[in-house]
Amino acid sequence: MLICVSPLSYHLTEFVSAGCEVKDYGNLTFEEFPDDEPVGRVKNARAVGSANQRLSEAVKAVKKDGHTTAMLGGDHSLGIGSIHGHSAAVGKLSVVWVDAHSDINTPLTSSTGNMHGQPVSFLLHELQSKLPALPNFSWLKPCLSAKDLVYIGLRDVDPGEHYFLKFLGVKVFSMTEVDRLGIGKVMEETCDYLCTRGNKPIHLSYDVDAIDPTVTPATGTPVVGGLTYRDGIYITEQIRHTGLLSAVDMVEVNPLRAQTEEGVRSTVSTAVDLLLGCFGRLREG
Ligand SMILES: N[C@](CCCC[B-](O)(O)O)(CCN1CCC(O)CC1)C(=O)O
Ligand SMILES: [Mn+2]
Ligand SMILES: [Mn+2]
Ligand SMILES: [Mn+2]
Repeated sequence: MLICVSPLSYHLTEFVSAGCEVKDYGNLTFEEFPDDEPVGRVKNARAVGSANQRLSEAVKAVKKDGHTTAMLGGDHSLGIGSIHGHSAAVGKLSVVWVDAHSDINTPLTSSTGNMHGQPVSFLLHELQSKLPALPNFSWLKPCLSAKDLVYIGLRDVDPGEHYFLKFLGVKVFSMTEVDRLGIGKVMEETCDYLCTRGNKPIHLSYDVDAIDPTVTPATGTPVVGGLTYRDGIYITEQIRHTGLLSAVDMVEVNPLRAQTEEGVRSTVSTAVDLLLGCFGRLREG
């Protein structure tokens, strides 16, 4: 298990008592860039590029040790380094991105310049020509094909992102599909789709804002109409059941964004329960 700076790392004992063999690789420290001026509209590019290079090296090392990595964020821009490092260790992989947002803006389509809304574009082979050069990103090479990406939980997609998703034919189960099909059918179709794509190692990148903000309010970009707690857990149980789970990110837990202590508690305990589902805890006992 690999820990970034996260309030979740204080719950490692729950994984041990759930029967997991846990190796804590500790918190990663990242270089500070006090004068990280925007590059175009992109904010904190130097810090994000440097941190993700460090994270990629760390995830690759943990994978080479033979572990399933759990990267505890931090914001979703960390998906860049986590997925890049995972791919450096295992080669081709599939990504299941559970999120209210598709995080596939490029620096040119992003309206906020926030890099947590852009990680997927930096990873996709098909969008490389759309990316400007950024400082501290020269190490990054694309490692994901659009057809090996599945989204679950989308409900706040920007126009540029929607264009990319349609143009690239990315598999999307938005909240509309979750409502229409039910989470059981969504996961059946997700797993069938991944099976037709050759059963590659799965990288599950889980943004806690995929879950409804009444359950996980301690996050930076909450969006109403999210997954129930039960839906969220069911997703992890079914991905675990494939036997292909090779790395998981649990990101966007931010205690500073909750209005109450109960909001922090609910968010952190939900994130811990989601991770326990990834590592084999079953609600049946
Ligand atoms: N797509 C957003 C949100 C990204 C969320 C990242 B996360 O990791 O949490 O999934 C939002 C852009 N949106 C544009 C319209 C505005 O009215 C509100 C913000 C962006 O900033 O790019
Ligand atoms: Mn996200
Ligand atoms: Mn999100
Ligand atoms: Mn967010």
